[in-house]
Amino acid sequence: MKADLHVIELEGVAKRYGAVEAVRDVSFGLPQGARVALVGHNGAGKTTLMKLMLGLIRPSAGSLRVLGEDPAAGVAGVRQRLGWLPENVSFNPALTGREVLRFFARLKGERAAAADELLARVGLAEAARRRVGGYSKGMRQRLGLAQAMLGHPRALLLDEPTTGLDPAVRQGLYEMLATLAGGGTTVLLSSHALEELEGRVERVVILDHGRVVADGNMTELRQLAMLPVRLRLTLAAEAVPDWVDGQARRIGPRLFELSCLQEDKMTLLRRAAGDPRVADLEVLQPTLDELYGHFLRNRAGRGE
Ligand SMILES: Nc1ncnc2c1ncn2[C@@H]1O[C@H](COP(=O)(O)OP(=O)(O)OP(=O)(O)O)[C@@H](O)[C@H]1O
Repeated sequence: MKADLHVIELEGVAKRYGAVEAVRDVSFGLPQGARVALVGHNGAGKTTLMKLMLGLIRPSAGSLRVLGEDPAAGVAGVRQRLGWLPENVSFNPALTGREVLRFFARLKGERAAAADELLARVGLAEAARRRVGGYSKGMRQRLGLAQAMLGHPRALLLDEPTTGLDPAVRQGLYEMLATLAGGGTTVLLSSHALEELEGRVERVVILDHGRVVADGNMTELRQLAMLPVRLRLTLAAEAVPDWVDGQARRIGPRLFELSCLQEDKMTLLRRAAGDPRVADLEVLQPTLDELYGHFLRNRAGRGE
């Protein structure tokens, strides 16, 4: 495969289930080593897109290329180089973690030792000989991730991998994904937990009713949305400067919040920084949740 080709490429992809248009006219490409999040409401089409990429279902229109091939053509080499963590991962509860992973290793033509190495990598070495039925949700999820990582996949598709995980386990998972992406694996994950994605992925694709409504990094999404920036000021004393009074919302005894357009931000910052009555200031950029809300409202406003 040439270096300039995307690992995964979608062109005008649609998927219908009877009257339901699960995916509509979706086009994007995922390069090698990219960390991308697919974000959308329940039923937005995230799982359907992943199943299309895995070749588990065929598109009603458009085309997909995964590692240069049509995923639905069933080319064994392609399937082997993809890792998938389904939304609801479940394993035989009577087997130990080690038995489960060794079983999947055999299916992928991997050595048993590779399964054991992966168990250690996801922090399950000590629990390897315990039955999966006694695993916590976080442990099952980590076992699922180890299963997805078997065979050194070129691309990892993770359907809501962090649902139900505590913050420490979640952080560990994102760190692992960063390492994998650094090694050239393309990582696509779907999520509802928008806030936790900040700083964890370099690109976000927002889906709404099967359609891509925004696609870019956080800076690009912020520029596209043109949402105001908020400036939080702490005053040194009770006296409120004229340029704050009437313009700002009081949120504490000496704490005020001002909103401004992105392009006016620097002027306001200079003014605040140059005024000795301002003891502290903080810039609050629109969060991913606010951006998401904006893009969905925009679509609703256009009557789509
Ligand atoms: N096998 C199927 N038969 C009929 N409709 C389906 C099928 N699979 C998915 N759909 C429909 O397609 C749409 C997209 O579903 P999908 O599971 O891709 O959404 P999702 O974004 O993954 O949602 P969630 O966040 O709830 O997991 C939904 O309206 C769903 O009901």
